[in-house]
Amino acid sequence: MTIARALTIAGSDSGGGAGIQADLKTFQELRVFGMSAITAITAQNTLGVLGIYPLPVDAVLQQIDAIGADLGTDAVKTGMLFSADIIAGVAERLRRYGWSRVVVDPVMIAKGGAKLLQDDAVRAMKEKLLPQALVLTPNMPEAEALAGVPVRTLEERKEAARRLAAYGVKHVVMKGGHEEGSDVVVDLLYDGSGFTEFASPRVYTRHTHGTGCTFAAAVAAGLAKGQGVAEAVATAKQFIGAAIEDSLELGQGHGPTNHWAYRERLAAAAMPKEGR
Ligand SMILES: Nc1ncnc2c1ncn2[C@@H]1O[C@H](COP(=O)(O)OP(=O)(O)O)[C@@H](O)[C@H]1O
Ligand SMILES: Cc1ncc(COP(=O)(O)OP(=O)(O)O)c(N)n1
Repeated sequence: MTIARALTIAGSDSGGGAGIQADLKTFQELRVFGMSAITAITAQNTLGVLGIYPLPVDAVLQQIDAIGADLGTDAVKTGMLFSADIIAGVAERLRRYGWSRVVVDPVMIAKGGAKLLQDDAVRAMKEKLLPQALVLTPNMPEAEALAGVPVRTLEERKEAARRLAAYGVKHVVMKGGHEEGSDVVVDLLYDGSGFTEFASPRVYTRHTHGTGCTFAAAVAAGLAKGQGVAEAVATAKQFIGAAIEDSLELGQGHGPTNHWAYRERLAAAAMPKEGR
């Protein structure tokens, strides 16, 4: 039996909704063997980020080398990378191991406003990491910061996607969670020549902590299983939609999403009607 494997290179969220924890839960739910290289420890809950403790670059790279030298991986997802030095090291390791199914979630700022990427690291991300991304998954503020243009209207989102592709990114998913005034959330996939829209009803909830991490991890899981990018994005959109809709209502602030909701829905749909 072939076992699909995925590696997440990201920060730890003690609250379990975002970061490494969200990624590993998502991999597991999608039947992908998950591995991790932790870049930073955050003390975090649904109310915000209380502390950030980056790991030394050598510690990050040694975790990656441990996997590269033994288990190998079918896909990589990057999340909170925190510094220019960590980005440079990660980019070098992606090249060294020839890992090409790479999803870059350009994590910059947590919902509560905490900076998860240092200001001087944005340039390193653009110049060193983006050229190696098979899929880049910016939210609207991240797309603005990376592309250097306003990203509000549909046409602005398309223009930003074209600019990001110019850095060497093969596919850009412009996520639409931050769009205001619409009952539909549209994620736009750009493949270097055209756009595909993935739309779903907007869920009106405050429990959206970790949506970006979970979505990108689900894309990486699909790629690890050999899916094409469009198929992996379509499944990821279903996965995050279920996770937001079937909310767990945990914590006093922005609660985590429900990582088992997608699997439970599939199981319910497969069950004979009288058994439900
Ligand atoms: N309120 C919502 N209802 C339904 N889907 C959402 C909602 N908010 C975000 N999503 C989905 O979750 C994913 C993450 O979106 P977004 O909020 O833009 O990114 P981030 O979490 O990185 O800020 C996307 O696939 C988006 O379509
Ligand atoms: C450790 C860590 N990594 C990433 C994030 C950001 O997660 P995201 O999915 O963008 O969700 P919000 O933080 O915006 O709710 C994080 N908070 N912590």
